[in-house]
Amino acid sequence: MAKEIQKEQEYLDKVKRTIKKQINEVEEDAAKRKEEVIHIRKHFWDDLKVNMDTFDDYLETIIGMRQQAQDLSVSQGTHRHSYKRLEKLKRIEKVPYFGRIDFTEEGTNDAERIHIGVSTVFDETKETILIYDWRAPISSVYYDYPLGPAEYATPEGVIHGELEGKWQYNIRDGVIQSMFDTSLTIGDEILQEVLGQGSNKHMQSIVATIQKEQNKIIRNVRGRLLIVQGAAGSGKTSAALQRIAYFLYKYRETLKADQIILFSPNNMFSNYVSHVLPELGEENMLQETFQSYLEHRLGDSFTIEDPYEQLEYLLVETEDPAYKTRKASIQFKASAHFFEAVKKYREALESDGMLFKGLKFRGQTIVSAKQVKDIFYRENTSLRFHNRIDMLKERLLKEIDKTEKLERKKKWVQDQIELLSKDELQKVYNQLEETDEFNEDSFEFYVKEKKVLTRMIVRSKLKPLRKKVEGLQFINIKGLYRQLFENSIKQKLWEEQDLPPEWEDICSSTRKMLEENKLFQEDATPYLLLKELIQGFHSNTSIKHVLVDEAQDYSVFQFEFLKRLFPMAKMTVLGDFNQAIFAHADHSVDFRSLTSLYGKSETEYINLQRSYRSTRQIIEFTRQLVPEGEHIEAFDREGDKPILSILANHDELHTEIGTKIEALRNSDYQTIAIICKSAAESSVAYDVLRDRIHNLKLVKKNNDEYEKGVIVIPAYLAKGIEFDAVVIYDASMEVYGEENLRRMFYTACTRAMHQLQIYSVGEPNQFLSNIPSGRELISQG
Ligand SMILES: Nc1ncnc2c1ncn2[C@@H]1O[C@H](COP(=O)(O)OP(=O)(O)OP(=O)(O)O)[C@@H](O)[C@H]1O
Repeated sequence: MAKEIQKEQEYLDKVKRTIKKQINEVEEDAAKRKEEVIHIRKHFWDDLKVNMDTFDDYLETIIGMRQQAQDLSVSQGTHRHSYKRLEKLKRIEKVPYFGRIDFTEEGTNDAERIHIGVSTVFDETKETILIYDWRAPISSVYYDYPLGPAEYATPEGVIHGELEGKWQYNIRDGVIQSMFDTSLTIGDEILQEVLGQGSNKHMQSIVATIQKEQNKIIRNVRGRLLIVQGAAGSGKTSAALQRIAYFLYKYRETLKADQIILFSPNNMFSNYVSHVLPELGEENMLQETFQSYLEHRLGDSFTIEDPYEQLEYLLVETEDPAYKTRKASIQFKASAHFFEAVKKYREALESDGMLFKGLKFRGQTIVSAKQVKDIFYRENTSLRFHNRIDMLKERLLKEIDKTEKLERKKKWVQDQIELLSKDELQKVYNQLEETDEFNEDSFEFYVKEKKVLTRMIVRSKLKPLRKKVEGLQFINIKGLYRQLFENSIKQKLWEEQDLPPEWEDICSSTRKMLEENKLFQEDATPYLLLKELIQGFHSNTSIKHVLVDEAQDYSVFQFEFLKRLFPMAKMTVLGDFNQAIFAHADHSVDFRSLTSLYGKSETEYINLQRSYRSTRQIIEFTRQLVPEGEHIEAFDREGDKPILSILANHDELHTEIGTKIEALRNSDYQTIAIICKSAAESSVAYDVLRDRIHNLKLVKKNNDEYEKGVIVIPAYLAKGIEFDAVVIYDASMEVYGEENLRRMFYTACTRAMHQLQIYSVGEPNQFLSNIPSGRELISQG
C-alpha cells in the first residue's frame, strides 16, 4: 500500500505543479486584463474626439463612444473570466481530486486511470486530461458501479467497458493522507469520516461521496418533472444542489445560474445552503420562498398571514373558539375539492357571475359596474374568455377616450390651466417647439398653446384610470373570491357532502378577513390562482429549472401555480411525507398525484430510503416514530443511543438541560439545538434557560442566519437543517398529545446527527410509548 500511496503522491505532485503553473499564467493574464480595464476607464474620454459641430461630427463622436464602451465591456468580460478560472484553480490546488477509477474501454487492452475532482484540469499540451470533472460522463462510473462491467452515456452513444479498480483518496493540503481500494474495504471509509464530522454553519458539497441512488437524481434529465420522496437525512437537499451544479456543467453553453430557481422554506435555510454551489466553483441559483412571491404579487392589496403564523396559531391557540373552524378551513382550502371548485367557478363565470368595478372620473360615472357586466355578457360572447376580457378592456379604453374629448370643454380644465406652474408651462412650450408650431403667428400660437395645455391636463388626469383599465383592475377579483363563500354560488359549485360541517363559519370568517384586506395563509394561493385564471397568467419564461425543496409543505394549488408561472421550466420536487408539518398536511398532495401536472410520460419518481445524517442508533429510534418507518435504512455509523429522561417538573427540566448542554459543549459539539414545539414554547424555554446557559440564542422566524453554538428553536424552523446534538425540550403527552403532531415530533428528532436527548415533564407522548424502552431508547428518571 505504501508503494501505491507513493506512486499516487507522485501523480498528485505532477497535478499540483500543473495547477500551480496554470495559476501563474492566469494570474498574469488577469493582471494584464485588469490593467487594460483600468486604462480604458481612465482614458475613456482622452481617446475620444468629442465634436458636436456638425451632424457628421456628432455621428462620429457617438460611434467612437460606442467602440470605446465595447472595448471596455470585452476587456471586463475577459478579466471576469480569468478571475473565475483563477478562483477555481486556487480552490482545487490543495485537493485536486478525490477519487479514481481504472476503466478499460471495450476494444482496448489497458485500463485508463481516471482521476475525478471538482473541475477538469488539462496538462500543458491541453490534450490530456489530468483530472476529470465529477460531472463528466465517464465520472458517473465512479458513482454507479462496483468492479466489473460498466458503462456510461456520452452524446455520441453508450461506452461499455470494465471497471478494474476504484479508489477513494483523503487528500489534505496537497498530501495524500490515506487511500482506499473500494473493492477491498467494507463500507465507505471516506463517507464514514465525512458523516462523523461536526455539523457546519453551511451545508457542504457531497461530490466525493455521492451515492448511487443520489446520482440518479443528480443526473436525471429525462422528463419535465422529477419527484423525489426521501427519508429525513437521505440527501434530498444535497442531491438537489449537486443536480443544479450538474445542469450548469452539462448545459454550460446555454444555461446560466440565474435561470434556475430553488424554492426553499425560509431565509435561514436559503442561507444554510448558499455555499454549496460556490464551493463547487459555480454561481448560486436564484432562491425564493413561496411566501415572498405571494407578498410580491398580493402584498400591495392585502396583509398576508405567513405560513409560520398560521402554524403557530394551530399549535398554540387550541382553546380559541374559532379554532375548529380555522382548522377545517385550512384543510378544506388546500384540498383537491377546493382546487377543482375554483377551476369550475372560473368556467362558470363565462356565462354568469362576473363582478366588475365601474369607471368614474371626477365623481361622475363613465361606465357603471352593471354596464360593464352587461357589455361583457352581451358582446363577443363567442370568443374565448381571455379574449373577451381583452375586448372589454379595449372597449373601456374607448369610453375613456370619449370622456377625454368631452372633458376638454369643461371649465375645470381652464381653471387648472391658470394654476399651472412656470415649469409645467415650459414643458408645453418645449413640446410646441418640437412640433414646429412655435414659428406660427402669435394668434395661432395662442390657440394652439391652449389646445395643447387642455389636452395635457385632461390626459394626465385620466392617466391613472387608463392604467387601471390596462391592468384589468376593473375586474373585481376580491368580490369574485368573496363570492366563492356566498350562498348564491353554493349550489353551483359544491355537492353538499363535499363541504365540511363548519362551512357556514368558514364562509363568514373568510368574508370578514377580505373586508379587512387581510388574507389567511390558506387563502393566499387560491386567491392568486383565481386572479390569474381570470386575468391571465403572469409567467416567467427565462427560468429553465425549478426545484422545490421541502415539497411536502406545498398544496396542490401551489404546484399548479408554479407550473403555470414557469411554463418553460423543468421541475424537481423533493420532500418527505413524514415531515409534513403544515396544517393542511392531512389533505396534502400525495407526490404521486403530482404526475397529473405534466403527465405520466413526463414524470419520474425516485425514492431514497437510506438516511445519512444521523448515527445508526438515532435512525433506528426515529424510524419507529412514523408509519412504514421500517423501510428507512440507516447508514452504518455508530453512536450513542438516544436517551429519554422523564422529569417531575419544569424546574428539574431546566436544571437537567443546563447540565446536559454543559456536557455536550465539553464533548466539543459545535451546534446544539434545544428544539421546542412552537415559537411560544421556545420563547418560554429561552427566558428560563438563558440564565443557565451561556450565550444561548433564540431563533425566530425572521432570522436570516443559521447560528453555531447553542440555540432554542421551534421544530418547524429547524426543518431542513441539522445539529450535532439535539435536545427535545419537552416530549410529554401534555405537549405532543395530538396524533397530528407525530410528523412534527419526527422532524425535530431527525435533526440530530450525533446525539439525541429527549426530555419529558411527566408522561411521555404516545409516539414514544410503542418504542420498547431500554433498547433503542433508554429511559431515565
Ligand atoms: N452522499 C453523501 N455524502 C456525504 N454526506 C451526505 C451524503 N448524502 C447526504 N449527506 C449528508 O447527510 C445530511 C443530510 O442531507 P440532506 O440535508 O441533503 O438530507 P435531506 O434528505 O434533505 O434531509 P431532510 O429531509 O431531513 O431535510 C447532510 O449533512 C449531508 O451532507
